[in-house]
Amino acid sequence: MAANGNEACGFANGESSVSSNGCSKDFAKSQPVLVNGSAPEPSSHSNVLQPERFTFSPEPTIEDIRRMQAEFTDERDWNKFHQPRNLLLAMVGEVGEVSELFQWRGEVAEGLPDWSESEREQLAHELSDVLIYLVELAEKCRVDLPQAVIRKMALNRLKYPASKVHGSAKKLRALIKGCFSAAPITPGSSVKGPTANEGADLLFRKTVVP
Ligand SMILES: Nc1ccn([C@H]2C[C@H](O)[C@@H](COP(=O)(O)OP(=O)(O)OP(=O)(O)O)O2)c(=O)n1
Repeated sequence: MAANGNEACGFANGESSVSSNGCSKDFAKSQPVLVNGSAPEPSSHSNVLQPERFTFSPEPTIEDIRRMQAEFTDERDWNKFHQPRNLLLAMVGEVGEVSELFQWRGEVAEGLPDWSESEREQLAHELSDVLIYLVELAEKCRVDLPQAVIRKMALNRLKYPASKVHGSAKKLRALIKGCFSAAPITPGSSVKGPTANEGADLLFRKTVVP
């Protein structure tokens, strides 16, 4: 694995650039930004309408959330209940509550245009519950979540180079698979090359697994 995020992000060959928060700088720059519901700045570069991009408030940080939840549990003497497995189950339960809000509605458009204010607030509550338990689970498992996210995003960029997968939702294995067949290595030889699955596995291990 690359020693730092820059190497893993492909800085050396200019494949992509990653800002300190793990987001592609070029991508971020090219998007009109909708800051917490405010109107996006009109683009002066083009007449083409770009989709609005929603952004979060900068605070609280993940560390702020960890600290606030730690205070909440300390004040109630609930740490004795908040072992990793219990937190995992609590988080999955909250994911179920998020799912209930989407259940039986069919496909839901980005921005939830058909949802009432109270439904949106309910969703905000349930997503927050998931995040709160996730952050506490990471804390109790000693995973430094913000840094882990940076590392994982760097690996994702390596695994799925934009130039190779642009516009395709296929998994890496499916993309690689087409390159192999168990045909003889030389015509007439009985020695066969890797099958599609073996080839995909070889390349996957070579390129992605540290
Ligand atoms: N033992 C507990 C219980 C609650 N919480 C906190 C974290 C969650 O953000 C929220 C979860 O509260 P509930 O279990 O009451 O779940 P809901 O708020 O979703 O309510 P309900 O399940 O009744 O819809 O409270 C916690 O840290 N530890």
